[in-house]
Amino acid sequence: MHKPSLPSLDAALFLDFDGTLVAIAETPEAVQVPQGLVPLLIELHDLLDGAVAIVSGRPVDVLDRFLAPLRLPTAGEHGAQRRDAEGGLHEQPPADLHKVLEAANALAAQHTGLLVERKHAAVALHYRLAPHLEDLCLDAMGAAVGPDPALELLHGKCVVEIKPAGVNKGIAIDAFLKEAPFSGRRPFFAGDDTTDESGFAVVQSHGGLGIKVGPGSTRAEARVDSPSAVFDWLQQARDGLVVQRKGAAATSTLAGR
Ligand SMILES: O=P(O)(O)OC[C@H]1O[C@H](O[C@H]2O[C@H](CO)[C@@H](O)[C@H](O)[C@H]2O)[C@H](O)[C@@H](O)[C@@H]1O
Repeated sequence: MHKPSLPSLDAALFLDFDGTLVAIAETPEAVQVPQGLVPLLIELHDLLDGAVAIVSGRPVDVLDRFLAPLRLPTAGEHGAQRRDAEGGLHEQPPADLHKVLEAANALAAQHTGLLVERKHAAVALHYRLAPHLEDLCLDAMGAAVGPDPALELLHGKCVVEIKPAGVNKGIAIDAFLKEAPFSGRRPFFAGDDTTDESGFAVVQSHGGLGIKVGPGSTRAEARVDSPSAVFDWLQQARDGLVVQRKGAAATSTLAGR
């Protein structure tokens, strides 16, 4: 597997959040946004004429809070929410999560170290602080979903999530790629988890590049080691795009003479 190539001025960037832009932390609220990340994303957004989006399992409002004052086009909750480049919000009608929430809360009340994250259209049960409870969490959440066709279980990094069926990161990226300023551009998607695999498939089917962050089997064609390597790659991308912009401006000045 190779290192990722750098994007050209005709690229679109799709970026996962946890484990990609920020390092994994013990709890969802404990993540640290690296210094310099937000200004870097602002520069990339300008250089790519707005074609930079966040694609995450987190709710859109939570991502906005971590990345303030930046408000990028964003797919949240694995695509159940999507804010397009014009600021329009597309939301999946919420499924009935009562049973799932009750089961998650009951388990968290019985076992130290379990944490329930209630999102708008999903529920996540985190066991990072009690990894020995993985099977118990999977079984309990699987039983709470049962045969309900409206819900789907996702097994991420030390987390079992229940989200609406029929949404995933690949579908969200595909929707962005049908709209300005993303359409017609070569898409790159960087992500670290199994939930990012649908995104890798979609960008690669559009002639783009999937970038897996960290170890693990993947269909992505490129890999980097860590969120700090993603940060370095984004900096190199910014530097390369600045040079390309200057070259393009010089060419058009000459052509105008
Ligand atoms: O799609 P992502 O942006 O990668 O979001 C996936 C989930 O990330 C968060 O949980 C994960 O990160 C936490 C902080 O590092 C960590 O404590 C937890 O173990 C991870 O599973 C977030 O809380 C979830 O809502 C996201 O779906």
